[in-house]
Amino acid sequence: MSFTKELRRENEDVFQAIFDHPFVQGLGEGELPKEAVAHYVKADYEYLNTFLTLYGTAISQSDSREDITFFHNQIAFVLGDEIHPHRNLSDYAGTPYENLQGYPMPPTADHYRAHMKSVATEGLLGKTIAAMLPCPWTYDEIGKELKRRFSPEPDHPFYEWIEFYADDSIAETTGYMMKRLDEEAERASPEDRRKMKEAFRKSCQLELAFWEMSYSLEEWPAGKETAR
Ligand SMILES: Cc1ncc(C[n+]2csc(CCO)c2C)c(N)n1
Repeated sequence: MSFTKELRRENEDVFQAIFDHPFVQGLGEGELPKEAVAHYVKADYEYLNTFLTLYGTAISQSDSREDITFFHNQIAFVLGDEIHPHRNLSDYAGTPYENLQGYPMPPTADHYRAHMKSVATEGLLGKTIAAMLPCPWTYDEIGKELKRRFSPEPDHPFYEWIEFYADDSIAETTGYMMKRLDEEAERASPEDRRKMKEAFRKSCQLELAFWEMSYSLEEWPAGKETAR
């Protein structure tokens, strides 16, 4: 069995909990509290900024034109295309997208960022990919599952969001990162393979926690991090 097949099997519990989460179900049903959607977009805008810098780190750890091109193209994709699902959600929340940018990350999103950054700074491309992969992988499956279960029509409030993540381009991104992780895992030491698994599972857990953070409007307990 390939390394990524093992990862998927070992993390079935988290994938299932993500599908069952009320925020994800609400996306399918077309009904969510507007504040929760705004809370998600605020945190996710900053999350995507972190993800962009991680592609930069991955480039610095790459030794082939193919990998560099892939990560470079993903930076362009996040900057140019991933604003569409965010605009869909901002419209639903009734707030201009620009007003949902520049907020401090709530604790869970901040923890997710710190986790990915810390794994990436260990310097091994396989570990960096392992920490990043649950991001496209869980969204690819969420998009496909919501499309299959709810068959949204263009008048569905989250039609664009679901169509965007159900699209083949997300599956292709996931597929390339899976292939590269399988190759890197193949020549990694048992200890590094164990660390890749640990990094992957923690990112899966943090994907689930990100949905819960949004749904529960999680904030820092004493308000903004620092007074401005
Ligand atoms: C918390 C969180 N996790 C995953 C995504 C989805 N996503 C973000 S970047 C990317 C890959 C593009 O190369 C994908 C699929 C999100 N928006 N927010």
